Amino acid sequence: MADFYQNGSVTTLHNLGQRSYEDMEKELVSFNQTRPLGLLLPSLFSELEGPALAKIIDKIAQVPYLSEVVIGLDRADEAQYRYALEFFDKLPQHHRVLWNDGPRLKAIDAKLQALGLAPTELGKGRNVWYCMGYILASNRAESVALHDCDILTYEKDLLARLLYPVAHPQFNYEFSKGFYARVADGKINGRVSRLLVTPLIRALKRVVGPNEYLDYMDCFRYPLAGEFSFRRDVLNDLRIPSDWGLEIGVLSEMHRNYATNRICQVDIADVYDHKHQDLSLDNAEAGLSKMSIDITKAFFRKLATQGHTFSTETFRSIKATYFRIALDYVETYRHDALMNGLSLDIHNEEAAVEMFAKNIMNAGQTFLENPMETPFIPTWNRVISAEPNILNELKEAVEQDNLEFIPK
Ligand SMILES: O=C(O)[C@H](O)COP(=O)(O)O
Repeated sequence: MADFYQNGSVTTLHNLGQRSYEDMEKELVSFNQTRPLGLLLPSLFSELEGPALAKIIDKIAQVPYLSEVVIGLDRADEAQYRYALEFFDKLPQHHRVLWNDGPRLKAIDAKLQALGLAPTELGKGRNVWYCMGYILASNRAESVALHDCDILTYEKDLLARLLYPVAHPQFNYEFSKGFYARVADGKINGRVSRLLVTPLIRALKRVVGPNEYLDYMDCFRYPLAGEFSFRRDVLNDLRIPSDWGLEIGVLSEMHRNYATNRICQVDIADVYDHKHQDLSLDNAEAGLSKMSIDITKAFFRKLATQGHTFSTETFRSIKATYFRIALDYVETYRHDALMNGLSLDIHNEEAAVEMFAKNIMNAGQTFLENPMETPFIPTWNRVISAEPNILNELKEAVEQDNLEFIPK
């Protein structure tokens, strides 16, 4: 059972365990009349064959308050796109599958590429960005939730709780971030969030000094959650990073564009489990190692835009401070695990912390070598200003794909 503590400038909406899903669903059905609700699902074709997505879709098919479901499909050939259309056809709600690798969407990408306005890296950021463009184009949903397609513990109330803060007509939140405890199979997971992000934010606070942005980032109970929701107008001005800095980048953008009373976080699940990636201790280009470098760079870049200067010495101080704080947290998490009858492998935890510490220097070095490097995809506002008809073209391409390939 949760407490009702408020930690910092961002409102925390708890689950006080007093309300049935059915009751909340009824309200969401009525909200959908005034603020149409949508769902964005960034998916890899491989996830259609994984253990999570079929169950997720079965649950979403029972949801009566969604006006639109937009699925971004990555890494699919034509046969796989056809299969995906059938797979998602279980959804009774209005839905569209964006075939990102199909000739029509690739032609749009090439056109934007020529103008220097398209995402330069493949991945979730790019997929989400095109889906956001489609949501602007289709104009069917006013408030939208986004979640990953690898959630093994998916229940309908995750979606209901995720959408509620931006769906309620009397709430003024523009953006809501999900949080939960990533505990599964007797273990505490969420390695990057627990062992990199929170200790790094606290180390940065010590090294760079009092900083409103870092306090804001520190409010989030699960800053790397792939689950968030937003009002449609957020999309015009949102710059999405195309690398693993996506979640941190979106939180940073919200801080830049809105007052904190327009932002909240919400408890969306008692338990949460998903597909785990390798730590990749020996390969900085893969798994959680690459993720940790992208995230660390995202923090450095953001602080640089606030006028902070960095040198190799600063990065050394950040690394040393981080290392001490993170090791103290390993001990803290061990106690939490023991008290809850869970296991925590101290060796693995400390090996992760050592790798993250090394990657802080690595990220710092890359930043110093190329301070102007930015993984940000342009805002849709900018793209529309350069190519005023682009949203219509995107919508038309998706409709044509759908018409041509949908099973008759
Ligand atoms: O949120 C995180 O920390 C990363 O996505 C890794 O998560 P995991 O340890 O649960 O796989």
